[in-house]
Amino acid sequence: MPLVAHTALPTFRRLQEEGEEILTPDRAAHQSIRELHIGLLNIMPDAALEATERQFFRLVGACNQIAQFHVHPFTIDGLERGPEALAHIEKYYESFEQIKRDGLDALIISGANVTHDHLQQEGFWQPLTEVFEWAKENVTSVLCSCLATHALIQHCYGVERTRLPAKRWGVYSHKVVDRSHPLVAEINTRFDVPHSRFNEVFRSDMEKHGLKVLVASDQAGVHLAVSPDGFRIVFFQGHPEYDDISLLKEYKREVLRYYRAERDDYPPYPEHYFDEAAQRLLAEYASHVQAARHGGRQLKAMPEEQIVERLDITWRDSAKAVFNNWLGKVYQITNEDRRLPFMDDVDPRNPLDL
Ligand SMILES: CC(C)(COP(=O)(O)OP(=O)(O)OC[C@H]1O[C@@H](n2cnc3c(N)ncnc32)[C@H](O)[C@@H]1OP(=O)(O)O)[C@@H](O)C(=O)NCCC(=O)NCCSC(=O)CCC(=O)O
Ligand SMILES: N[C@@H](CCO)C(=O)O
Repeated sequence: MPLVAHTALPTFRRLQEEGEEILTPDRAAHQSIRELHIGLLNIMPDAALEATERQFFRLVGACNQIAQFHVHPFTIDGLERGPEALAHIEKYYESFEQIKRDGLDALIISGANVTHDHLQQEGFWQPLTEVFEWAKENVTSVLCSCLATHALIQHCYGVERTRLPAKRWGVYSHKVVDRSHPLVAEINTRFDVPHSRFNEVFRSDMEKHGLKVLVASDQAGVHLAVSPDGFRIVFFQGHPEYDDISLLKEYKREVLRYYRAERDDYPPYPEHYFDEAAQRLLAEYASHVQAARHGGRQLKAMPEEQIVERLDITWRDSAKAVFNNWLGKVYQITNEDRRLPFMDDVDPRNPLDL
C-alpha cells in the first residue's frame, strides 16, 4: 500500500522521483477503499489444475497482507478434461457469463499444454480470444502466463511463437531491463524465474511491435513484457508461480514416458535446478530406469522425498514483489465500480501516465 505524503518532508519527493508510489493527502482522502476482484482463467491440464490454483492464489494472497482480494477461478471450453476435473470445475468455478456480469479489476490467464503446431488449431483458441476481447474493454490489466502470452501476442500483434530446438526448461537468472517501470520498481534487479516451454516469442519481435521488455535472461529470453500502453497486458514467458516441486513433477513425468517407451532419449535435467546430491540420486535412478525399460522389469518409485529436501525456491520473493506492484497499480487506477476498467481521469492509452 502506498505512502501518503502527509508532511512536506523532502524524502517523499525524492522517493517519488525514484519510482515509489506516493499519494497526496487529498488523493488519499478521496480514495475509495474496497476489495479487489481478480479472475483466474485456469487452462492448465487436469493433473496441474489445482496446483495452478494454489500457485496463483498464493501469489496474490502472499504479495500483500493489507488489501483484501477475491480471486474468481473460471475456465473455457476446448480443453480435454476428465470426470474429476470437470466435477471440480462444476462445483467450484464461476461461469464466464457470471464473471462478465459482475466484472473484474484484474485477470490472470494461466499457461496450458501445447498439442498442435499452431495455436489457432487448439480447441480453446476461439474461447480464449473471446475472453480476451471482453477483458480488453472491461478489465484494468490482464496478466498472461507462458502459452497465454504466446496466444495473445499472436492474436494482438500477429507474431507467431517459434518452436525451440530443445525445450527451455529450468531455473534461470534474469535482469531487470527497465528499472523505472512501476511493475519492477523497487524490486531486486537480478532474480531467478523458472521456464518450461517448447516455444518462444523473441525480444526483437516483441520490440518491433512496441511491447516494452522489462525483465530478460541471457540464457532463457524474455520473462516479462508489457503492451505498448505500458500496463494493460502483462506478458510472462516464465513461471514465477511454480512451486519448488513443479519442475521435479514434470521431470518425473518425462522419466515415466521414457520407461514406457513414449520417448527415445532419457530426459535431461531441468537446468540450474538439481544440486549435485540430487543429481547423484537421479543418476542412480536413471540406471535403474534404463535397465528396467530394456529388461521389461517393474519400475521402482523415484526417490522424490529425498530430492524434494534438496530443492530450493529462489524465485518466490521477486514473484511476490512483481505481483504486489501489479495489483497496487491496478488498485490506483481501477474504477470504484468493478465493471469499469478505469477511473474517469485515467487515459486508457497510457493508464500509468508514464
Ligand atoms: C507433471 C504433472 C503431470 C504431474 O502431475 P501428477 O498428478 O502426475 O503428479 P503426482 O506425482 O501424482 O503428484 C500429485 C500431487 O502433486 C501435485 N502436483 C501436481 N503437479 C504439480 C505441479 N506442477 N506443481 C505443484 N504440485 C503439483 C498434485 O496437486 C498432487 O498433490 P496432492 O497429492 O497434495 O493433492 C503435472 O504437474 C502437469 O501436467 N504439469 C505440466 C503442466 C503443463 O502442461 N504446463 C505447461 C505450461 S507451460 C506452457 O504454457 C507451454 C507453452 C510452450 O510449451 O510453448
Ligand atoms: N481506484 C480506486 C480504488 C478502487 O475503488 C481509487 O483509487 O479510489
